[in-house]
Amino acid sequence: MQKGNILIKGASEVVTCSGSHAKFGKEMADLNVIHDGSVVIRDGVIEAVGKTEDIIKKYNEKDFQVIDATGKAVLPGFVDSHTHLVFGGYRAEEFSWRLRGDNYMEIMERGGGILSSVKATKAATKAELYYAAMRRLDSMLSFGVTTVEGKSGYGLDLDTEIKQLEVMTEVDDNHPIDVVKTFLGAHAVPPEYKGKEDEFIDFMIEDVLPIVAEGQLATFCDIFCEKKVFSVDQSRRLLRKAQELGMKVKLHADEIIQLGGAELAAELGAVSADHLLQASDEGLKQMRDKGVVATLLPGTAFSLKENYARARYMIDNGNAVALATDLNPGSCFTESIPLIFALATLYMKMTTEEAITAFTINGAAALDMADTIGSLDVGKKGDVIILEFPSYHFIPYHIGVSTVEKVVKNGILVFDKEKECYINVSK
Ligand SMILES: N=CN[C@@H](CCC(=O)O)C(=O)O
Ligand SMILES: [Zn+2]
Repeated sequence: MQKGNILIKGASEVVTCSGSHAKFGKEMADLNVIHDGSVVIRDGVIEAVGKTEDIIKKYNEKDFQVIDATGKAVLPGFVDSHTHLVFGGYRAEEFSWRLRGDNYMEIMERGGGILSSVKATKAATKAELYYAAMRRLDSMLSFGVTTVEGKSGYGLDLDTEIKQLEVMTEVDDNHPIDVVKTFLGAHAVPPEYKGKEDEFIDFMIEDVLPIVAEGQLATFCDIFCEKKVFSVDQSRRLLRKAQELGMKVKLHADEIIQLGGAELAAELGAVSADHLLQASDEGLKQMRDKGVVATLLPGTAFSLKENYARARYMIDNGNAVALATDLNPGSCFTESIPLIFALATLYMKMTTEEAITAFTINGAAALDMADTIGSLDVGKKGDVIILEFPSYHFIPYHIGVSTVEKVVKNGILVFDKEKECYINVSK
């Protein structure tokens, strides 16, 4: 991607979120804010962060595109570390069934849910998937997202899984947002393998995973470890194989039933375990001790009308918590970062500071990228958002509304709300 030189000057707050690894427990409250601060980005990389009076003495404004951030807060770009952004079709009808009382897992068991998105994704052309994903990325950019994770998992066969991963590569090449790819071939049991889940895992291990790993089509391997989907043993088998092939692993764990997904994540040294609505105290303790990030997805609990994950308990007990949207066509169809901030702060007892950490440095850690993104530290990517308000406290306070005015990616201004335009940059 093109890289730029930008000087963001005179911000009322530069919220650095400083750090190069996940923040655990109490550390999540520390945002390391510089009042009246400036950020210098050269060739797409952060070169200096400090008090405006010091920065302006040292740097010549003529060398930079200057953004006047007087009266505005500046933060690292948000990292949305769990999404299913490439999919065909929609499931609006399913949403109305759920409003009438139908259950998410039962809809899937009768061939709907994820399996209905599988049918639509198989039928979609790459171009259709590409344009729909680009539109979703535009929406995410307007909310201040500069890095997103995207999962396959609406194919469940070799060709369609690869089609989804290739579409993610194409959108990554052509959209300012960086897309980190996850292979989720074991997202549901396809009808032809119903009752033969072990055989399906064998198929994934023997016929699909090696092609994904050798072609470096994805960084992560993920699985839906859940009752009536894939057991802990099946998950262990697939994820161990992925690790042998050089992939990092993460899990959809303990979402509906307490199955031991958190414990498995710790045992495997997964980068993150996600959902965790039902995770046991022991599983969370093991995750903390092994440094596994707990990625919480309150939009999904909200949309499915489930109880929220125990964010306060996790943070009080020293876990590293990340937040993400879980954008997908079924259980949570939203790109909205403001919605997730609202749920995390008002319903999960997270403080504003903790929620910001969860969407920045801990989101980066959930992708094993905390050394390159997620904070405003010298040497990191120049991914910065400028709010239209003077303080980070406005983020959850302006309920459900984006407070992001400008987005800078790799030192290039790629979104400006004032001009109501997206400036897409080919990489
Ligand atoms: N829980 C499993 N997978 C997705 C939902 C996918 C879908 O419903 O299409 C999730 O993370 O919520
Ligand atoms: Zn998911």
